[in-house]
Amino acid sequence: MSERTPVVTIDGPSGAGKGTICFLLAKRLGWQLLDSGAIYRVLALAAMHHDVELANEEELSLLAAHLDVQFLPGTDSDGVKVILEGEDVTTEIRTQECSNSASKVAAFPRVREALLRRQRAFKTEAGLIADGRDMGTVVFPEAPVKIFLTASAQERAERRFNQLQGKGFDVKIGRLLAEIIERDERDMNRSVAPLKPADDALVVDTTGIDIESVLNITIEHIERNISNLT
Ligand SMILES: Nc1ncnc2c1ncn2[C@@H]1O[C@H](COP(=O)(O)OP(=O)(O)O)[C@@H](O)[C@H]1O
Ligand SMILES: Nc1ccn([C@@H]2O[C@H](COP(=O)(O)OP(=O)(O)O)[C@@H](O)[C@H]2O)c(=O)n1
Repeated sequence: MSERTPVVTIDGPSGAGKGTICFLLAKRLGWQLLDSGAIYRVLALAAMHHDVELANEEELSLLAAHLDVQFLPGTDSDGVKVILEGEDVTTEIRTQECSNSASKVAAFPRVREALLRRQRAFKTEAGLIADGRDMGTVVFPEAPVKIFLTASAQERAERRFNQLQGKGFDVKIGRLLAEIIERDERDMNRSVAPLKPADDALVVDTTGIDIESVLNITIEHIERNISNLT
């Protein structure tokens, strides 16, 4: 795979709009989509299924290296279809328990190391939109375009509340806000691959900006930096 294979990384905290924008960009450009968060979520779920302690880095890194998981293209911006050991866990990985557990297992260096190759294997000649926390800083540092989406914690909690309530989950805005802040802290302060914009990333604060406008901002930035887009 050539180093110049087009990769656009979109990093940022929970609820910033990464999954939505990445889905729309991948669809518009006909590129591959990597939802790296889904990988950490499905690892956390697999750990729970196999009674692996979320604090056991050794066992988690072994599980990560041999995870029997398939990611199939999603049909809407609700994200990829995830098959773990033959079972469709697409909805289960989006629970708050999975969100928090994913953030815990993601803090271990050897877990992250075990998942690097799997993430980089998503690169295709056509192009890759990579959604995560460290896509532009660690996984694809060579990417020609890096974007960091953020928004106020309050707005991200409101978005997540509407999203999960719409899926039938029984959620409370206060608890969601507290969990988002806790996860932000853990993701930003861990020793390995902390959540932060790459030095060469375009940072977009999406607070009060609708999806269409954010999409236009990202597309204009990509078009300015990658020629001959399909
Ligand atoms: N700019 C925006 N304005 C309002 N709602 C948004 C915006 N971007 C995303 N959303 C909505 O917020 C929720 C969370 O977005 P999502 O893309 O899942 O965020 P992330 O992947 O960063 O956690 C979704 O329901 C989505 O439709
Ligand atoms: N590249 C990534 C993606 C996710 N993660 C971890 O996995 C958790 C879930 O990621 P996600 O992107 O699915 O979460 P949301 O942003 O959708 O809430 C995050 O809170 C991070 O702790 C990570 O460490 N590195």
